[in-house]
Amino acid sequence: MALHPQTGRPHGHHRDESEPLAEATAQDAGRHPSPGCTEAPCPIQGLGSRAARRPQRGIVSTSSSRVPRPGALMPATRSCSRFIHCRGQPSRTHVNSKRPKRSRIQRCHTLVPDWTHEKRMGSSVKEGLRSELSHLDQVADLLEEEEAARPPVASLEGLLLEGDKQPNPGQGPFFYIGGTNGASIISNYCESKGWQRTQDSRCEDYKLKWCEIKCRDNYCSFREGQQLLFQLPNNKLLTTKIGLLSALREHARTLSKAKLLPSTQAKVLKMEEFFPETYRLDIRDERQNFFTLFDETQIWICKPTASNQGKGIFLIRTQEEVAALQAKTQSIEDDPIYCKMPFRAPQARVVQRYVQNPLLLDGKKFDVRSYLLIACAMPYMVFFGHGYARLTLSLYDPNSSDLSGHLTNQFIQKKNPLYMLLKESTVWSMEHLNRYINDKFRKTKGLPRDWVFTTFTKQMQQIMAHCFLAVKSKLECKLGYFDLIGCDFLIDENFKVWLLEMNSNPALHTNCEVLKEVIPGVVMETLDLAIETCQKSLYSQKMLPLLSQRRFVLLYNGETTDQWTRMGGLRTFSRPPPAVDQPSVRKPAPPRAAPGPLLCASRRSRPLVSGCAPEAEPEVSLCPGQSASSRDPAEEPSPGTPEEEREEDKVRPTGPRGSVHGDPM
Ligand SMILES: Nc1ncnc2c1ncn2[C@@H]1O[C@H](COP(=O)(O)OP(=O)(O)OP(=O)(O)O)[C@@H](O)[C@H]1O
Ligand SMILES: [Mg+2]
Ligand SMILES: [Mg+2]
Repeated sequence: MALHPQTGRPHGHHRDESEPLAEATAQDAGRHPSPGCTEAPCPIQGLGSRAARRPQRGIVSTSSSRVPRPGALMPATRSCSRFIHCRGQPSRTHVNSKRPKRSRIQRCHTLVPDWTHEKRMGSSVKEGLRSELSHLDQVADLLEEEEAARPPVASLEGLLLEGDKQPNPGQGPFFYIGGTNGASIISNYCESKGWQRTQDSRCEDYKLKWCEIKCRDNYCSFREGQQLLFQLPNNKLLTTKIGLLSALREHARTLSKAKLLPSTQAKVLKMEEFFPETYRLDIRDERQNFFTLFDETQIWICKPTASNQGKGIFLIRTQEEVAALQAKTQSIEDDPIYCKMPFRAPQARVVQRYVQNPLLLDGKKFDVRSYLLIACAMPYMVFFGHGYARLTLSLYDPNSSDLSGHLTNQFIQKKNPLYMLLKESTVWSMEHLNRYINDKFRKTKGLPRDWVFTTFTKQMQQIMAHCFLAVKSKLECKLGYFDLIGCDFLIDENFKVWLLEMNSNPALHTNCEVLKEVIPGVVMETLDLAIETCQKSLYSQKMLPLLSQRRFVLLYNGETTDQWTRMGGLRTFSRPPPAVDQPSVRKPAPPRAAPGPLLCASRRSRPLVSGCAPEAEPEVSLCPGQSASSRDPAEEPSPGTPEEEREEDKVRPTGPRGSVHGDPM
């Protein structure tokens, strides 16, 4: 729907337009205080104190007894082959059969791959690290016992151990990076572990694949339990505008039907409290509702469902603009070409109530980029991470028709001739934002001290957890999938927090000083956590403590919350009905028949869907042979699938110069 006069056909995909990546400084951005992250009811794991994150030796020793039997993993060459995890208690002899001990320090280095990145920290921090080191030392000791009982390296366990090896040219382990977003950081990380980069996008013998664009082949050839693959195949449930809207609506419906305890009810977020009122324009009744309710006292913002960087966005303020939008939408719907070839139709759009009174920083509009990390999908281990604030260059004027004062995206700001001169002022660290709000608003607005790291952080975490729970039962999961999702929040002048959207493939550029501080730490901890959680899942080790957890805060621990069942030697991951924030509605998962030998891994990994949004985008069947008829009967087809999402279904090359599907700011 090329609705905007200047934009023409909206972009389905876009190339990574940013300047070449600055050399990544392999420096952890440090540990940000998040005092507000601590108190949240299960399953939102408030992990405020380090003590809470790092259980004592006794607790860890429990996990040390949960190691797999030798030969437990039967590797599959294709995900559609039968893949068996045999898990069970080890025999005593396994636990006791110690191998000669390696250096404790070396072990710590192995478990915390970017330990050396912290060497530039101040001495007080070093003190803290020293005591943490000694704790890690104890943990490492216990883990060594586990290690002694493990089978030879044949899977993800090797991801950690192989970090110690000297590179063996041409023999791997290999990693593949598709695209340029964050490439040098990811590459440095992997090379520091002794892995070798392959440029062969079809290489199946990789340990890690990090692609900007999702490609069906990647998911079909994925070897569960042996590889790490960036992006959940159907993350569009969160990361397209229509996907997120549909998921939140469906979740709201489910919650409204659930019999919740009054105390639980009070804690459950309501969509309208954090998500600006939004309408889909690709559904006739819905857009009609919008056209009817529109009046000129309010501004609306119209966005394509799956574009980023502010592309194709425009504001709607007048009846004339609404009439033009109405006519354009109708003409697309009536166009015989699009009727015959709906895949040619422009991307579907939403209109969203424009937050007209944003909080301003020195007169400029801003939004906050934070991260939702799904480090492990089997079980879910989901984290929150701080990012940074993005400011416009020009002063905010709600009546201005210049979009650069309304859209805070870096991509839009880069178009300003003064950008190169003033770019450092367009990205603030969260500490800077916190100081500013303390200084300017704490007294006048009666805010608690460090509002950014207390109230605001907690609200972002609650909203993210709510969104995750909304799609949890529908995400396609396998052990080894992981995802980093960029979440954009707007604060209004009343300090109300709004979620604007979530993004796949978030921008990982480091073209500003603040980004150099923040981004490498985010990427490296993402990889550390993905490796550690996958390894622990594979070997039935307790997830906590997470030795590589630094800046990220655990939001959801599926190990303790979700239900695991083992059937016929096959570990399945069954999920209770949606909202785990309402214990009263949780039901045991229905019994499942033992899988037959032809069971497709992706089918096994398919969630047990208890009900699906009528508006939900149809899920992409990623496994050959899985016909549309095998879809859950509760799922209804979407009235329209946006262009970019259909693009995802195509088999596309993921060469190093692949275009960016996600959001490079
Ligand atoms: N409802 C809203 N009210 C006020 N401002 C908004 C609203 N929605 C979006 N914006 C502004 O427009 C910008 C772009 O919107 P949005 O992030 O939804 O689009 P995008 O094209 O996906 O951008 P991104 O590059 O962040 O992925 C936001 O960063 C924000 O500054
Ligand atoms: Mg976006
Ligand atoms: Mg955005």
